[in-house]
Amino acid sequence: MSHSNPPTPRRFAASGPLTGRVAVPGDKSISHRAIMLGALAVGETRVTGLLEGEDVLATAAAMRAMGATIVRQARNERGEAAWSIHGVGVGGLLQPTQALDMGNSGTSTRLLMGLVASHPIRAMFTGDASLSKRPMGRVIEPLSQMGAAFEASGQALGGGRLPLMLRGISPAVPITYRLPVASAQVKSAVLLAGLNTAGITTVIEPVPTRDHSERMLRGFGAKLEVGEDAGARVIRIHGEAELTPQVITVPGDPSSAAFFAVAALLVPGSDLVIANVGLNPTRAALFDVLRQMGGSIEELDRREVGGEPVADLRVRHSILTGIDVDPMVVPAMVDEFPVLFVAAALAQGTTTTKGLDELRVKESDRITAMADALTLAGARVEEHEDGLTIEGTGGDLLRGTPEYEWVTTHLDHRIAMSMAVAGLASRDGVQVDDTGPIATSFPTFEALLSRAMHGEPA
Ligand SMILES: O=C(O)C1=C[C@@H](OP(=O)(O)O)[C@@H](O)[C@H](O)C1
Ligand SMILES: C=C(OP(=O)(O)O)C(=O)O
Repeated sequence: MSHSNPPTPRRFAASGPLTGRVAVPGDKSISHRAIMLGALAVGETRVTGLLEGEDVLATAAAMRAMGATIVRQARNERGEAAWSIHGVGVGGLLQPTQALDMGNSGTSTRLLMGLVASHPIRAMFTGDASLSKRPMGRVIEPLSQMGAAFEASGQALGGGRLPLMLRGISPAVPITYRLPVASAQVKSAVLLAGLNTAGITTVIEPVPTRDHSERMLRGFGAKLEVGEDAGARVIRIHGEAELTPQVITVPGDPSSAAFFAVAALLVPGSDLVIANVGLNPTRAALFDVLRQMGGSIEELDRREVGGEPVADLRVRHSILTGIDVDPMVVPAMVDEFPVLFVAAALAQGTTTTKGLDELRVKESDRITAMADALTLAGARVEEHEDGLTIEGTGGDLLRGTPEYEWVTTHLDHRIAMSMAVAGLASRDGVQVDDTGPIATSFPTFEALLSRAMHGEPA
């Protein structure tokens, strides 16, 4: 995994328009959930379009360590690999014999903690340097209320950081939990713990977050109800569920498509089709924000794939105008702000963003990391506690990084890819200190970028 490999620096520079057609790999959030639920259903679940990135492979390795059989099969006639998963049944997870290495993946860690919490097993969770700094208190709190116990080795549990030992419990106690932060990972951890908990576990979500867990739990046959109470979403899962194996097609990841969309908007002459992009409304706000800024993004062939709305996006070079981004949209584009900042750095006028506190606890502090990176590349950026204000160039190229200086990516794939896009729209190119982390979510990023820059069909 990237955290154990030597850094792979690279310079990204302008090299003509992005044209032709690219298809981004499968959605990371949906891929994690397909493996987890497949590993809990009795019988064979088949998944195509699975993201074969390090984060998802960490989830697969952990589910194997707890008893599931997960096999990658040969490509079919359309060139897609299929994954076959034989699950252990809800309640059937086995005690892993070694620590579960979550690598760089917050989603794997928090969702799997939810699963382990209501099984009578113990699991040690470890991760790389980035993941070991991220807060786990947000899942420790509700899962402890359900009866699970957490222990930290060599540090106070109050720190809530990996490595952590989790002792699950069965029967666990069903709870009603109101989310204190807008987090799909916390919501999902509680719902997944509720799967093997007799009775009804309820999550109250004041601000809606991505709903892939709810969609997929229902798809696998769990009894799950979504209602509303005083403007909040109320999600109730009936425990001791039995999951029925499924055939799943994972749509392309909008969070990966985001880099190509912004690159095509910024590089003059670009006209690119990004195929098979998932457009679940709880995920796709970036494309609306870019349109509000004047970006030409057209949806072609809107359809449904795996129970999720999907379209091909045709993106053409556009002169963008800065805007005040509505803080209400933050959860629906939480991972897309780093690349939106790059778009803002080339827009006409000022872009302001607020309400981005959660960006400070991702793979890196994405507010500071992007402020530093864009400033190094010559952009005008002002950092605030909960966002950035960016004064755009009005369509002129960024200067790029000085000759012997590199953008620091802090083991964060989205910083690396965002600054790669900035490099394409710069005069001197942008040097990124480590492209290794890109493999966590988008292993084919550099190959697809080179294909788009040569205008090859997908
Ligand atoms: O549930 C998920 O799959 C994810 C939820 C988000 O995290 P939070 O729930 O912590 O906001 C997002 O940043 C992450 O990339 C994936
Ligand atoms: C925040 C992210 O992922 P995770 O929390 O799973 O590490 C991301 O992919 O941008």
